[in-house]
Amino acid sequence: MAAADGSLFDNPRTFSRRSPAQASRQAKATKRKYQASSEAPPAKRRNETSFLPAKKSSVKETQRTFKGNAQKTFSPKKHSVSTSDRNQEERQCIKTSSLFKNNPDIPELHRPVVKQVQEKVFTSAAFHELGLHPHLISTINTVLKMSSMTSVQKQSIPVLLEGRDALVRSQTGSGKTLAYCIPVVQSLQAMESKIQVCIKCVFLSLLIPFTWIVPGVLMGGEKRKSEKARLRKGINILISTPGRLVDHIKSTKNIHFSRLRWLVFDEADRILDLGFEKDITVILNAVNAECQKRQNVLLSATLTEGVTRLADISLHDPVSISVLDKSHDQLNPKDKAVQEVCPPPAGDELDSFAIPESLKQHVTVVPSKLRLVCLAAFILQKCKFEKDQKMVVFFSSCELVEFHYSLFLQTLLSSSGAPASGQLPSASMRLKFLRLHGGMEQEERTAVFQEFSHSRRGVLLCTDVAARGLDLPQVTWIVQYNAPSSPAEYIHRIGRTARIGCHGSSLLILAPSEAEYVNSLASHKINVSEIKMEDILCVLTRDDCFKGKRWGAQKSRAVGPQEIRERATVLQTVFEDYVHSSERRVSWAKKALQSFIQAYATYPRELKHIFHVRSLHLGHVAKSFGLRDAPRNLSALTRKKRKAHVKRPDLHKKTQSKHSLAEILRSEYSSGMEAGVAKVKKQNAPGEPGGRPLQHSLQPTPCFGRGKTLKWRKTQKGLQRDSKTSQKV
Ligand SMILES: Nc1ncnc2c1ncn2[C@@H]1O[C@H](COP(=O)(O)OP(=O)(O)OP(=O)(O)O)[C@@H](O)[C@H]1O
Repeated sequence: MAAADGSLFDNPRTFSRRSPAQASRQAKATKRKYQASSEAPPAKRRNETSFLPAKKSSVKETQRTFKGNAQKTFSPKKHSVSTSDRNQEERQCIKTSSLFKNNPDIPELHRPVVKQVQEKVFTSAAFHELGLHPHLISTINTVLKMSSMTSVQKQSIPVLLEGRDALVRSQTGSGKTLAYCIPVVQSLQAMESKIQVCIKCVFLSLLIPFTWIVPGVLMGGEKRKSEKARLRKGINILISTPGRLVDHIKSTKNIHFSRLRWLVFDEADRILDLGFEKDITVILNAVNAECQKRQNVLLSATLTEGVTRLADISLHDPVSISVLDKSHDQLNPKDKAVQEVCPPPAGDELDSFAIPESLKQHVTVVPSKLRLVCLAAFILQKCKFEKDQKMVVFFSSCELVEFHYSLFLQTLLSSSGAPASGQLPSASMRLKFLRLHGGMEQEERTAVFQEFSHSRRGVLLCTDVAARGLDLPQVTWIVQYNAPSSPAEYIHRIGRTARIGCHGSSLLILAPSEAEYVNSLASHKINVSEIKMEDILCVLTRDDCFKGKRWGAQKSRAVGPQEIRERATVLQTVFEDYVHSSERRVSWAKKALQSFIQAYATYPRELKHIFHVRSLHLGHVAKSFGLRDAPRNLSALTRKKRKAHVKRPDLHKKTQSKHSLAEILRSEYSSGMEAGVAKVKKQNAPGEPGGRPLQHSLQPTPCFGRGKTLKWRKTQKGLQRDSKTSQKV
């Protein structure tokens, strides 16, 4: 939001969400087996890996699975081992099968090759052709070190300089931020009432020569009093989260919009997905009451129904800018009704997304038991054996991020000296792990963001809190360990790499029962090529950490599938030994598993045929949490929750549930004043399970936004949200 006087806001850069598989189709698909179980090595050769002390265990292995179509692919296996050294808890558990046995077949991926929608990033047009203030041009050239405009900038800036409203859609990392910042600064630099600078915001380096334009930020985490003081002094460009702005609209007397010149909704679809429509209504009504004549801009890399509805009510006679079309067309003659100004986009416009040309997308299909080992091997392959790799790994909940972060810190990374139990003897110092999620304090999130941004290498484990808007330079790999809930979310996640013409790659890790998701992506013109799981696990043969003692002696041994399996088993054992080294760690892993299952239950109806908890084999999934046993109470808990979910048709309860799930997500956009916003307490010891308790740990919080159908009505009292606003679960 930008004003000629001192009253303003907005630029939330933020987040979003996720039907039952035709099992028969999948069953008919040609299948291949990764391994012949007859060739498989013994499940656990703990006595052969001296640095990995292992408990001998024996329990009757029983199949433990949610009933579903995937069930038929697993056969129970019986073992008989002594139970004498088991504690009470372990006796209640059921033994999982070995790593490479009894896995479901990996289906052959029949990927329909689709032509991806693409945009050209750069143009040959230079900024100085725009007729901007000379200081602004020189700042762009010398401070930002940019000379030529990107496609979205070339199309948007002249339109906005003309004073038109615009709905801007362009791929991730294409420079949308400057596409509106430049016109805003150009417009405000000519104002007469000049305020002395009191804030110097790096984000707005464009303002360096224009000392009379004062930017300010309102967001959760700062004292309201100091923000009020800042508003009183006068702000020309106000960057705010919706919640915080509403808070000030309601409680701060000296916030005025009468001289508002610009209203910008960046990441518009995300704001709506997070349930901020009520806040947006309050903001629009407050602004409309004081100011009718202003420029309005809506920007997003993905266009959703909600965005077009918001465009209907907030934009006046807008120009629709889509870089894809290579042309901008005026959507409406001036005399048309508001509803016609910005008609809902055609189906294919909503369904397909532009993806940077330099982004290579991959998928790998991995049985549940091998997921953890596969992720670790991929991280090692890229970040240990290759130079200067920066990787972002997406998980579905804060708990999953915390779990994997701690686990990897304690096992893949080692400090000097003798390895601790469950720790690899010679982990690489080249590995660096960071984590980012909505349960962290804003200050800590900012510090992590800065550290990762300035690093030349590292692995950032995160939730969708990092999926949108974050401009993380030089990220080389995006890994989606948990599949996203919508194609839009997929696009935003992978959009953290291959920005502004750079090269980048992405990897989506799917379970065999989820392989059909590749077709779902193809229906949105998203092409992925397959990487075989064996090719990922292969890296373990390059790392002597994964040799057992016996194998260490066989130097001339050729690398083959058998050795890959052996080494993967060693790595899995490292994880299991760490997790089982104390009861606290076991319960910590169980909570993470529970969080995973709860997040899995929240995929939207249209993806449930692919992602359904009934397709999960609990014992196999448990293995991917380093658990040797499938906890009994989890399935009951999850079933109970599912039942409750089915029995709760009334909107009020649904809304409550929505709120608890979205709470953490909202924290980045909220006013920061809510009493119930869960925050993570300071960690006692990095990497120590339980050392960093989440207040919401008993209520795992899948970081998915909620898809909504927004309905607004214009009434005499201003804009009103339609009470039938629907919630997709
Ligand atoms: N004309 C330009 N020349 C060179 N670099 C540019 C130019 N415009 C923007 N950039 C850089 O490109 C990067 C991506 O820009 P920005 O964050 O605005 O993308 P975006 O389209 O908003 O992405 P997302 O949709 O993911 O939020 C930033 O680092 C920015 O500094």
